[in-house]
This record gives sequence, structure tokens and C-alpha cells, in this order.
Amino acid sequence: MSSSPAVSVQELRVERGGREVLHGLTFDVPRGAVVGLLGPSGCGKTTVMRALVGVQLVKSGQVTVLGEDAGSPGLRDRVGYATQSPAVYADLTVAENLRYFAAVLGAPRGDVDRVIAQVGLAGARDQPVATLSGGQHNRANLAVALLGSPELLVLDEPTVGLDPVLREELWTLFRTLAGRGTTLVVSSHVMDEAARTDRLLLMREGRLLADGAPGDLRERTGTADLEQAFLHLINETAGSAA
Ligand SMILES: Nc1ncnc2c1ncn2[C@@H]1O[C@H](COP(=O)(O)OP(=O)(O)OP(=O)(O)O)[C@@H](O)[C@H]1O
Repeated sequence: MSSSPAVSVQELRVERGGREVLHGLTFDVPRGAVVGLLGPSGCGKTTVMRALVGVQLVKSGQVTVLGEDAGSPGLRDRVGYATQSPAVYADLTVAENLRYFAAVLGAPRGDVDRVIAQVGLAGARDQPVATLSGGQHNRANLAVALLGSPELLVLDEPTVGLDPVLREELWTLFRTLAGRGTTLVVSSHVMDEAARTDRLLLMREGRLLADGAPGDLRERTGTADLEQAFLHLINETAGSAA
């Protein structure tokens, strides 16, 4: 059972605003992997993540998460999702927010201190969220997704607005979590973050341009960095479509 993929997506098509924005995506995410979802703004990363957590109306296709249909009630406390717009309440402190979300999610109370420490917010635990910096605000939001130690974490651009030191710390945390068996799907615009993943899903205009380990993608495209690999793949696709 545990050797089955954490996520299996088959021929996923999604329409938003009357327009098809995902055009038949198929991919698997192995358990315990850190998978990066990368691509330009508007290519459909958030839509894919919404489908994984079961909040996106799907036109056709199959999305299976931890052996169940995405969005099944049984997945509620097995999947953590951090959206791009923070869900934490501005007028509550960091600790108050986490106590509240821990109660809602049925997570153990002891989790509050653990997740605050994991995202490096111990020094700001009693500060109202409204007084946090943008990066701290993001991390408070990420802390909510870590409550209850979900088996799958779906994180939409968790490092946006963070300085290089904090980004490094968060990627170290992602690795630690994956080392304990958590599966992570992390979106980003930033190609240098892509190199830190086990597997990359490169997206463009609602399609998957490539799916593979960062090293394999560099090798396959004969490029030195992933930015170049991405551009190479775009040209390759444009060439084959012509
Ligand atoms: N609520 C909506 N109504 C209509 N169209 C939408 C809606 N949300 C997103 N879209 C469209 O769906 C497509 C995919 O958007 P999505 O947010 O998934 O992209 P993204 O890759 O996550 O972008 P970003 O990196 O800027 O967050 C875009 O063309 C976008 O304009």
C-alpha cells in the first residue's frame, strides 16, 4: 500500500472562467518525495494544487491522493494545504491562530509549539499577525499546514517574499519532513529552488512540459541550469508543434 504513489493524476482537465486551463495532465508523485511544480505565472500551478486538495471543480480526469479520491473526507487530516493568500487571522497572535486551527483540525495541542518552532516564528509567537512582516505572515500560514503532521503537504509558493536565509531554512525543513516520509508538492516561480527538488513538474499554459529529476532534465536538454533547460523545452515543444 505504501509503495503506491502519494498522488496519481490522470488526464486532468479543468475549466476556469469558461476556459479550459488544464489540458489533460497526467503525473504521479512518489511517497516521501519533494516535488516542485514550476512554471510561469498563470500556467496553472495553483489550479493543479486546488485539484490535489479537492477544492477545484474538475471537468474530467482522475485525481487520487493517498489512495482515495481527492477531497474525500478521509483525507481531511492527512493533507495540509498552504495557499498563496494567508488564511491566518490578522487580529490574532501567531500562537492564538495556531491554537484555533489546531482545535478545528483536531491536531494535538502540543503541535502548536512544534510548528511555530519549525517555521522559525518562536520569537514572534505572541505578536498579532497584523504586525508581522510579509515573510513572517507567510510562515505563519505554512505553520497551519504543518499542524497534525499531514502525510501530504501541498504548498503554494511558500518561499515568496522570503530572504535567502529563510528560504534556505524552509528548504531544509522540507527535506527533514520528506526524510520522515512526508510527501511535499511545492510550487515556485524560482528556478534555483527547482534544483532542490527530487522531481520537477515543469508546466506551461496548462500542460506539462517535462516531468523528471532536475539532473535528468539538465542532461536531457544539454543545459547547465534549469532556467536554460526550461527555455530549451519550450523551444523544443514549439518546434514540434510547428
Ligand atoms: N477564479 C478564476 N476564474 C477564472 N479564471 C481563473 C481563475 N483563477 C485562475 N484562473 C485562470 O486559470 C489559469 C491558471 O491560473 P493559476 O492560478 O492556476 O496559475 P498559476 O500558475 O498558479 O499562477 P501564479 O504563479 O501567478 O499563481 C490562468 O489563466 C488564470 O487566469
